[in-house]
Amino acid sequence: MPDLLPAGHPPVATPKIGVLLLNLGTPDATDYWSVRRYLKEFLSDPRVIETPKWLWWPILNLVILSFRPQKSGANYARIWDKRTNESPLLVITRDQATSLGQRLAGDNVVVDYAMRYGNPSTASRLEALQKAGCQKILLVPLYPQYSATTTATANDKAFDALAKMRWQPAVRTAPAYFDDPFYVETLANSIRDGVAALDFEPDLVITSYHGMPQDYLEKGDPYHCQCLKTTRLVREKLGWSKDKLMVTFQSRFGPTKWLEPYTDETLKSLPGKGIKKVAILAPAFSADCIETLEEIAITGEEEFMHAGGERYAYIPCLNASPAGMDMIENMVRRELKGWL
Ligand SMILES: C=CC1=C(C)c2cc3[nH]c(cc4nc(cc5[nH]c(cc1n2)c(C)c5CCC(=O)O)C(CCC(=O)O)=C4C)c(C)c3C=C
Ligand SMILES: [Fe+2]
Ligand SMILES: [Fe+2]
Repeated sequence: MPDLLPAGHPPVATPKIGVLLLNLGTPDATDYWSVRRYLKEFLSDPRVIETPKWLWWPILNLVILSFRPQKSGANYARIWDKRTNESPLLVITRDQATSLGQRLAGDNVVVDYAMRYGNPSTASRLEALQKAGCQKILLVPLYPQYSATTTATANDKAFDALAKMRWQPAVRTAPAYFDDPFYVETLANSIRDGVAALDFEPDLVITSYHGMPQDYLEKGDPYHCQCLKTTRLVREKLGWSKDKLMVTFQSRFGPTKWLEPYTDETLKSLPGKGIKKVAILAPAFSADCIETLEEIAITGEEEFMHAGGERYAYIPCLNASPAGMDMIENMVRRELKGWL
């Protein structure tokens, strides 16, 4: 074919299908400036912070970005992947893309990954897929529960990049998978196996979801309901009673009211109610990251034990585990129907 192209004709790649895994993003390093750059991009997103720009700009630039990068950088340093000198979120998302790529290699599918904030940027990976000949691309925001603050802004960023392309690929977006039976079963199995592997019987298992300002729920963001539904479906799958599996919300940011009950306050209050052995997991995260490894696995344990708790265990995210990848592959193959 290439020798039939007239002089000056741009090269034409064999048509392929692209799958782009999208996650939130993470700093390139733990130093003040790397974390500041990441936080500035993240917290300047109007999908994440809805405070009017004239009010938010001085708060962000003069207050938050003066102090938070140092504090967050120290927290990132506690969980940094020493093997690759990268953030766990980046390492795990890349592993997921590699594994999915191997699983779909025979189907003329190219798999890549990109971040909403920081690197690798969504625009750069979409361009790479297009250059590789992907005329059809499936965007897969790796958030089981939809939120405008995560899923929608990931897709927005991709569509911003597509808006600049002359030859735009056909694009699909994968929906949130909070009630996908395969996801529910995989999560239930991870809890059952995670608990069975402990050397204690937890009084309670906590599903701790990333929080969100309460007024986003009131304005119509379905995230809260989808979190509750995931836990209900998992509880039904496990055949557990209501008092064995609880929902909390973590990672509160700023002075406004966020979704309740708060994970940290719950952990501090449980020992006083006689619940002294807990296991905890974070189903809103497809990959372990600062919010799970530092906030829940490390600080959560410190808070619980300090309040009189006796045993505490963190059950990891599905990550790039064989079961987690079976679930992602199942979802991606379903969303590629008609293209494969
Ligand atoms: C400020 C408001 C925030 C909203 C709303 C929010 C929603 C939200 N976030 C995730 C997933 C992740 N968040 C992560 C980090 C993180 N989140 C916020 C703030 C909001 N998140 C901040 C300021 C940070 C940075 C960390 C810090 O400085 O403490 C991450 C981890 C990134 C990493 O590098 O490891 C993820 C993943 C969801 C699912 C969600 C839904 C409502
Ligand atoms: Fe967050
Ligand atoms: Fe709700």
